[in-house]
Amino acid sequence: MPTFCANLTMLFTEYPLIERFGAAKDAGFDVVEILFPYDNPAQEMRSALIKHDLKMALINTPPPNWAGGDRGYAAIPNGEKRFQYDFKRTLRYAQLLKPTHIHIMAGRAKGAVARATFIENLKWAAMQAPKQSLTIEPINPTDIPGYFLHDFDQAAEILDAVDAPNVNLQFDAYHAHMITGDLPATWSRHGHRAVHIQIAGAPGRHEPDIGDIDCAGFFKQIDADGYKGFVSGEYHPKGRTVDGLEWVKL
Ligand SMILES: O=C(O)[C@@H](O)C(=O)CO
Ligand SMILES: [Mg+2]
Repeated sequence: MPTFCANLTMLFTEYPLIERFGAAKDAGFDVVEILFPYDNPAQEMRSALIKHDLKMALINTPPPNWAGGDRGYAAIPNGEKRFQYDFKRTLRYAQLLKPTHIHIMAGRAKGAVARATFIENLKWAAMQAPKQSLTIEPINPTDIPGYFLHDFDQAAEILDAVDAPNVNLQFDAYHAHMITGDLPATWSRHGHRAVHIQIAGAPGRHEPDIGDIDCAGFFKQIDADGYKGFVSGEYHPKGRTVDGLEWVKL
């Protein structure tokens, strides 16, 4: 059975962010992740992790404001300075929160120059933080139209070009289903690159066991393939978060 993680950006939103740590622990999670922690002081979240004996699986590079605006800068031509500034800020948060992974968001862009920019920024980040696991995540075009990294084969090609041991794939099963319509086959093709998994039901992005994804089958598949990382619930609960946690028992 995988080690499950609660995404505190989407789960337990019944509570202010800082109270979600305790709510996740009470619901049985030992691991949490936060997409964009930058609205809260890092020290406050570190204290919450310690208080509730929780581990941080992942944080993202900015955008700092998830409510709107940019979706990252790593693939934005001429955005290198902004990317580097934000990445250093992420590393300052990481010093306190000690996330297993940092997800580097590409942003909205397309074309050869964006690809080259993304690769160069990823190489730079890999050298800045050689001991930190960094991830990239293909995101489906319905959720983020125009997002540069929108396909798993594209991600594989970019990871090969970056060729850094600490830059790997964040495999979001929800995006995989939305992009390819065939989660098991996408895992078979790309799962060996995955260091972190996220999951939601599709369509709808609600609980993983609501919709077309066979999450019990997926958990069996990743277990059989020897996946040892976390599986994070990253979805919009239909009702109260605690009422929709059957999927962690599958
Ligand atoms: O899947 C997602 O949406 C997230 O993992 C993310 O990092 C930003 O959108
Ligand atoms: Mg995701």
